[in-house]
Amino acid sequence: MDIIEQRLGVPPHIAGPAATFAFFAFFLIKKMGLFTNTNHFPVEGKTILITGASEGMGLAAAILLAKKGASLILVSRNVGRLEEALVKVTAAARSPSKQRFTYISADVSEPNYADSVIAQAIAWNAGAAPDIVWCIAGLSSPMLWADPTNDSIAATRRNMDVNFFGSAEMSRAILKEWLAPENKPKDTGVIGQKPEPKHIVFTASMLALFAIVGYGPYTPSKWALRGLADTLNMELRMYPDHPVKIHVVYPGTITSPGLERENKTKPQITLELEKEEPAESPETVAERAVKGLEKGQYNVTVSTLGDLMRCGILGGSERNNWVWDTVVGWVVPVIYFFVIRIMNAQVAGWARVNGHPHVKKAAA
Ligand SMILES: NC(=O)C1=CN([C@@H]2O[C@H](COP(=O)(O)OP(=O)(O)OC[C@H]3O[C@@H](n4cnc5c(N)ncnc54)[C@H](OP(=O)(O)O)[C@@H]3O)[C@@H](O)[C@H]2O)C=CC1
Ligand SMILES: CCCCCCCCCCCCCCCC(=O)[C@@H](N)CO
Repeated sequence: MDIIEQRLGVPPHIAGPAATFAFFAFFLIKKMGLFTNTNHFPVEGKTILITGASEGMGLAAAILLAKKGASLILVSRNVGRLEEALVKVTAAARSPSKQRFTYISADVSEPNYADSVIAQAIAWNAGAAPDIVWCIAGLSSPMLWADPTNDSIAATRRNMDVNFFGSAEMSRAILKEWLAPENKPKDTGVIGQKPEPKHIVFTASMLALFAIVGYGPYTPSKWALRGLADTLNMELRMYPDHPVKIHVVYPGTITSPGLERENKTKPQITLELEKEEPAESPETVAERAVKGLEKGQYNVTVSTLGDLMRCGILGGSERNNWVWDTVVGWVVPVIYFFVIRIMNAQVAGWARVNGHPHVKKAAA
């Protein structure tokens, strides 16, 4: 430190902490990807299977990935809509001669659906499993949990079957393929260089980071995905020769056909609370999600509010960036001190004005 003092006239008690700070600031900026922009999610020449790919965010993601040069397998139930989606996705191809597109009709809520989808995908793909699987199929049935006119338990089971089990079964089916000893990826030929990882992407919701009234049947299915993802993220360390990366995307409100359906039953207070987060188009959400994946993020958010929420719940979950996530994670409780009070007051205020939620008001 003497030399610093001589040259710059800075006393050691300042130079020491300043140097430490400069080191961490550099580390932070470097880790934030300002100096490097390695693409951690290259898709050109890869085969990607997407569930829920016929509408909304799934279709937008499929079109975007086709533009980036991927071959695609679209999965959902309705064949008519899949046909239409296939035309749009095929038209978006970057190099039509090198990319291939198909669809598989399947209901992700059916027990054991995924093994047969993966078998069909492999048969179509000349014996090779898809390189990336992105589970986007989902639904939401907003309602007040305790309103006796709602069957919230039946709705919760349905949401779990589609949103959680639909993704959980798919992840197990593809991992059985990828992790089988005989499917060990070939060496790259470069010493010390690992083969490119496969990717499983789950699609949760900002509600898996911050729950609000009215989404009782839905939110738990998305929290469950987080729990599964964190578990798999640790389990995959047992297969160093079969690299696989797990990711979870947390969209806010998406202006999709699904949103139109769910808004028909959405409690008024829920509509009011969720206005805090502006709705985005499926294309914008898909684009921001892919950007996060390209940066190598584990928990991928698509808005500033979403990212604050992510840093607010990390617990034992993987960090996108230790320095950033930790520092923001210290700040979020201060924001929550106010936000939670305000939101709870808003809900109580709604009831003061509108009366008991189960008592239907007489038409004016
Ligand atoms: N819209 C929103 O505001 C938000 C949505 N999300 C989540 O993002 C994802 C995409 O949402 P969004 O764009 O609104 O989706 P949409 O509801 O607009 O589209 C859903 C897609 O999934 C398919 N799908 C639905 N159920 C099944 C099933 N049982 N088996 C197979 N495929 C199925 C649909 O096709 P088909 O009906 O033919 O099967 C369609 O392709 C979902 O997981 C959703 O929970 C997260 C945050 C906000
Ligand atoms: C720092 C913290 C500030 C907290 C502010 C809270 C605002 C709450 C916004 C909730 C937005 C919910 C979007 C997802 C909706 C969804 O998943 C469904 N539409 C399913 O289809």
